[in-house]
Amino acid sequence: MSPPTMNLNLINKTQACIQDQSFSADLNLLNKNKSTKYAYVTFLAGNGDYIKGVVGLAKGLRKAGSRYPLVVAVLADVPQEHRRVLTSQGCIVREIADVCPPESETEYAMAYYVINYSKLRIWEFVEYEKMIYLDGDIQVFDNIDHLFDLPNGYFYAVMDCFCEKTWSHTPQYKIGYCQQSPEKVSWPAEIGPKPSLFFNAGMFVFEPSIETYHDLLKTLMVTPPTPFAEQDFLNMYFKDIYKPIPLVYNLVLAMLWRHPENVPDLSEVKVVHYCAAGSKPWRYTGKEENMQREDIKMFIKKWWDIYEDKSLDYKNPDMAAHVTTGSKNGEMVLPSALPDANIAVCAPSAA
Ligand SMILES: O=c1ccn([C@@H]2O[C@H](COP(=O)(O)OP(=O)(O)O[C@H]3O[C@H](CO)[C@H](O)[C@H](O)[C@H]3O)[C@@H](O)[C@H]2O)c(=O)[nH]1
Ligand SMILES: O[C@H]1[C@H](O)[C@@H](O)[C@H](O)[C@@H](O)[C@H]1O
Ligand SMILES: [Mn+2]
Repeated sequence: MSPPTMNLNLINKTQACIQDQSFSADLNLLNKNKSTKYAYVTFLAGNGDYIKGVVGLAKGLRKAGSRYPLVVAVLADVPQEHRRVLTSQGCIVREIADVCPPESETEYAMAYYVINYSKLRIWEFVEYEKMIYLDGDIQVFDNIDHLFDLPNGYFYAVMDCFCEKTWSHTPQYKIGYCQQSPEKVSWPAEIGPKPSLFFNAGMFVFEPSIETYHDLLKTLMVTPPTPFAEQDFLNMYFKDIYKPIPLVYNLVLAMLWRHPENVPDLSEVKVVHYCAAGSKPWRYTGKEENMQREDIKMFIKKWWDIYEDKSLDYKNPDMAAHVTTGSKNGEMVLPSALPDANIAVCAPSAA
């Protein structure tokens, strides 16, 4: 075959291939593979009520039209029924082992923060190229998939605020300095260099990596635990590649009363972090300080609207049944507690 004929053949073959259905099927597969390299990830420990937060989050991501799955990293103490609820809500449940920090007398800002060191295991999820971590007490009100397109090689998160009582152990709190409004109280040179920017670890964009994972665990073993547990640790570990992103991607609720000057129009807020004392929607009583504010009540209602919306329950045509969540009184209904009649059976798909 002469070279020009060979080229012609090749061109014909390529054209035939483009017209061929199998080629577009291959393209679909390619796109599918592309979309499976990203995922959201959250963390769940124990048999308490944080599962409500995770179910709410799964539904919120669905409402926002997110294209990527939600992986839930669960500790061994998460009961089977809770795992089934998560799977029935379309989550990918992955069990992880505890990570224990070196022994110490550390007083955590909240006693349970020690379990959050286990979050470090998510660096092991290398089947995903990039992930967005979200706490279970976070809700996503708008699509944030575009954050996966941020350049690789950095750690992206929103800057925290140092003004709530949980920070009373820090020099920042003691002198009234906050990185959110550094001009209000300037950092006194005599107490040492100004601290690096500090992010809230309830939401961050990261790249799983086995190398980083091993190094994180190795470094942790020689790092004394501190009050904000893995949040302090991650801040220390990633300080050189940390890039702040706008606070619409993680509105720590205390910002509403601590730094109203930095809070954008609330309709622009994409992600809300219900971390202020008394603000977890599923425990909300309205009694704690600031909990009667109109903006707080609005965000609590928005969370419940998603949680109770049955149309946002996952509908998987491949599953015989899916479990609905939410009920009139707001109690989550667990499968074991459900009479059969309450389990909604999906019609098999036509395909
Ligand atoms: O009983 C629990 C407690 C916590 N969690 C999980 O752990 C996450 C972190 O706990 P909180 O949301 O209650 O913590 P805060 O948001 O108040 O604290 C901040 O500091 C913590 C320090 O450990 C973490 O870094 C956390 O991501 C950061 O936002 C929860 O969202 C949830 O996903 C559970 O599953 N069960
Ligand atoms: O990072 C912390 C944390 O999320 C606390 O729960 C909250 O009370 C603080 O205000 C915040 O800065
Ligand atoms: Mn949180």
